[in-house]
Amino acid sequence: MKVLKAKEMAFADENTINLTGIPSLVLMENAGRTTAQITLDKYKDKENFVVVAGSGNNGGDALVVARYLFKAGKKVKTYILSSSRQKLSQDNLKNLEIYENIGGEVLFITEKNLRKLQFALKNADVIIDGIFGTGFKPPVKGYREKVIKIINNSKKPVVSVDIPSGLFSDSGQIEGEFIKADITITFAYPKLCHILYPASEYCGEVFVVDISIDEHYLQEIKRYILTPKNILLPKRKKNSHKYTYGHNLVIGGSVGKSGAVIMASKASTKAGAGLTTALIPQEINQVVESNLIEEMSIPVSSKDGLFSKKALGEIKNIIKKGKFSSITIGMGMSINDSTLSIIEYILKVKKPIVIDADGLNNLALIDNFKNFLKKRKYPTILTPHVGEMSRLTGLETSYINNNLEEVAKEFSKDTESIVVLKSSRVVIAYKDEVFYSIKGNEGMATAGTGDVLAGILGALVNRLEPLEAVKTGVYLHGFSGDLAVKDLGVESLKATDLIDYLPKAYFELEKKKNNLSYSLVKSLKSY
Ligand SMILES: NC(=O)C1=CN([C@@H]2O[C@H](COP(=O)(O)OP(=O)(O)OC[C@H]3O[C@@H](n4cnc5c(N)ncnc54)[C@H](OP(=O)(O)O)[C@@H]3O)[C@@H](O)[C@H]2O)[C@@H](O)CC1
Ligand SMILES: Nc1ncnc2c1ncn2[C@@H]1O[C@H](COP(=O)(O)OP(=O)(O)O)[C@@H](O)[C@H]1O
Ligand SMILES: [K+]
Repeated sequence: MKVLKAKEMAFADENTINLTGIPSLVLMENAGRTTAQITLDKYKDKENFVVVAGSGNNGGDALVVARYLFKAGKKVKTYILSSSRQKLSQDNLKNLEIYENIGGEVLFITEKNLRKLQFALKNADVIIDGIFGTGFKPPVKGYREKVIKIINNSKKPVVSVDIPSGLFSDSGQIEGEFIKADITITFAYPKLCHILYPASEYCGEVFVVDISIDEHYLQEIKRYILTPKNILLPKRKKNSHKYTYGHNLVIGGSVGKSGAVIMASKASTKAGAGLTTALIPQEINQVVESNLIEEMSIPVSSKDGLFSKKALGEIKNIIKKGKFSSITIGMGMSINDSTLSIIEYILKVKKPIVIDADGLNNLALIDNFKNFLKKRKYPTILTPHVGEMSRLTGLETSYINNNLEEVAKEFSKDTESIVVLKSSRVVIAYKDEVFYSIKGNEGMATAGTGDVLAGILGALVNRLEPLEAVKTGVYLHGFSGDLAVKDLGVESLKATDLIDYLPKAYFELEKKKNNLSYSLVKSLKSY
């Protein structure tokens, strides 16, 4: 499913109206009617609804909602935040007339009679927020700011039309006052504010409603949310053997950080690799061997707990002679001259590679590393978190967090690699496509969860086309976290739990894929 910015949505709106020929009032009717239906379903037993409409088309949608709530026999009080009818958008005015024609009443609210709205909210069971939609640029000023404060202070359930009023549709950033919604009902496609933090936290449950926008005007938009529909599952054949499913060589670890390579290796096996071998500094071999059962391990020379100078030659030999089909490198590897030269060498290996953690920190220290990556003819997957991306690019972490998509895209272009930029949301960028994962949770903000992801990706790159492997791996990783948290809670979730819940994630994902069906209304949660 695509995720849009306001301009893109407006472009599809306009063309649907002018070229496809669906009148704007029909789109508004579809938007408002379905919003009312969802509201009536959610708040079956509630009687008193207060609708707060703005002067634009978002307000027009809200007036349609008011009409259907009124027709359903609810007590509806409707307020328009404007001084006069002349200031309303054309479709807003039309819906005001229709509402009045069926017996609905509205009150225009300005600074002067704000109290009337304030009083009405006291008796409200549910508030419909149709003040601003995608046409809004923060911050909100004047008495509308006060209205938003009053609505939030009322502590009543709020249903926001399209986006919580006061948020900016195109990013996760927040500025000034904005509505804190319990439910947001958006149209055609979600917008970035519905999925990016911190804004998304104020949207409540987000429903996406088909209002008949003609999607073919959006063919050039290649920004997606990962959903069961647009990701693939690896398949196993009856007539197969372990090498059919790839041999993932996992390189990393150092004294004090053996867990990283152990977790990546275990995740690789659990994600479906035919064989997984951990290549590690010999000083941690004993602990690795005693923790890995299904996986093999190859110790190489080490000094002071890290790969030593001699290790490079040994690694070259092992890779030349071994039957490895992918390399996952960096987890817990630490940084010294030897690890730096190992990474330099790995960049030349003619196999798919996943570079994570200290692999990336070493990479950042190599002159011209972007050119080395560009020269590679084999798939390269880079999995930096925001801090690692900062080391790789020199950009501030706050800038990266506010511009996840742009940074991931640019870095992917500069390196011709698949970039998995990890934050509280994960963004995948490659060529002209961007994929956001909306799976995962704050329980995953714990050491080692990234190592698990690296192992999963290293396994899957043997099973699917590289970009597909990354999409599937990122989804499964977040989904495991969500399934695990249901049983374990956010505080106690730990990285190895993600490995334990991978089977359930595979199983549930397959179920979701088998049950794909079109529906006029979908909750973002259901993806
Ligand atoms: N066919 C369609 O297009 C469909 C569109 N649909 C609906 O339309 C919505 C978009 O409608 P929209 O473009 O009319 O803008 P909207 O979100 O109502 O806000 C604009 C209003 O806000 C005001 N304003 C802006 N900034 C401000 C500020 N800082 N502080 C204060 N005020 C500010 C601005 O005032 P102005 O600057 O124009 O004076 C104007 O009054 C969309 O979200 C969806 O709900 C659906 O019906 C489906 C079909
Ligand atoms: N608040 C959060 N919500 C969702 N996912 C999160 C959150 N915090 C962290 N994650 C996920 O957990 C993983 C952490 O990876 P990383 O920072 O590399 O951890 P480590 O280096 O400890 O293994 C990433 O996939 C990231 O997206
Ligand atoms: K709104």
